[in-house]
Amino acid sequence: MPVSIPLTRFQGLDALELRAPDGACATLLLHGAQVVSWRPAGADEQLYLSPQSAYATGQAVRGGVPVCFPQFGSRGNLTKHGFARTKPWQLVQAEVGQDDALAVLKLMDDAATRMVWPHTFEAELSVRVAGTVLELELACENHGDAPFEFSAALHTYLRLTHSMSAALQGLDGLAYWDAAAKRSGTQGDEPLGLDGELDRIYQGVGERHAQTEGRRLMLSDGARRLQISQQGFEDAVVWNPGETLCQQMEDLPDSAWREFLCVEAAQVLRPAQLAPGQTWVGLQRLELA
Ligand SMILES: O=P(O)(O)OC[C@H]1O[C@@H](O)[C@H](O)[C@@H](O)[C@@H]1O
Repeated sequence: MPVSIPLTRFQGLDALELRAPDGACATLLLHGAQVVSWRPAGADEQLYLSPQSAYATGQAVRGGVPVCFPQFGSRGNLTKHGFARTKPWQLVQAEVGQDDALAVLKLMDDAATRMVWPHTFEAELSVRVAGTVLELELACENHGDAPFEFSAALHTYLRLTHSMSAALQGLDGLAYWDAAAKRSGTQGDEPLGLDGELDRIYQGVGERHAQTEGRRLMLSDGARRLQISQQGFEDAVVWNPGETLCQQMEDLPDSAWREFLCVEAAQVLRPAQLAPGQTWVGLQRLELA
């Protein structure tokens, strides 16, 4: 019989502590449905969370896994990355099963969202933790009687301990849009390292991962290997502010850019289209090798 998980508090906000029977653990805020910590069974923290983050209604938490929805970045008229990350989500389910811990949160349209985005929707984030795996699934259903489109991302901040030698593999051959350099390009065979500001949207990652023999993304950081895969989301965004931008960001310490790399499962270049009654689903899976 699954055992229900009670609400707890994290930095003054409602939170869920998901602890699987094998010790794997994740902390999830109801604010923004934001995962702020993930510790696989027998391993250290895998996510970066800024010690200078705000924790307040209407503000974004810096780190963990922000949910960007229904807009990515500033590609539209909404507030940057959409409103989902600064709103309270509702608890649907949170329980410890035989070999995992699972929580489901939902966000529905309300008067405030309809003012800026006139659509009737239900978004759900499911978080599952077990062993060395963290799975995040974002779903969105159109509850209205007209079609709408949206973009979305799971904006995962991966903690780095050896940033100067850290490398992300598995993007080779993919076309990207470099939002920092404002140009397009194609990734060569070399792994992607951290060398100043990085802000790229890679195309075709979801399709590559959908193939049976598909190559996953692999983050190497010291001896640590983290495998990253996605379904439903077509793009992957790789972001790091670099030194200059980082120093301008109030909610990050000046040197924090050396401590994380964001690898985001995203639906950006081709926004998702939803007819009335239709549901879109996207998943990001992280596994410590
Ligand atoms: O500071 P924010 O709103 O959390 O956004 C952080 C970054 O998020 C990334 O996903 C974007 O590609 C960047 O352009 C952006 O700067």
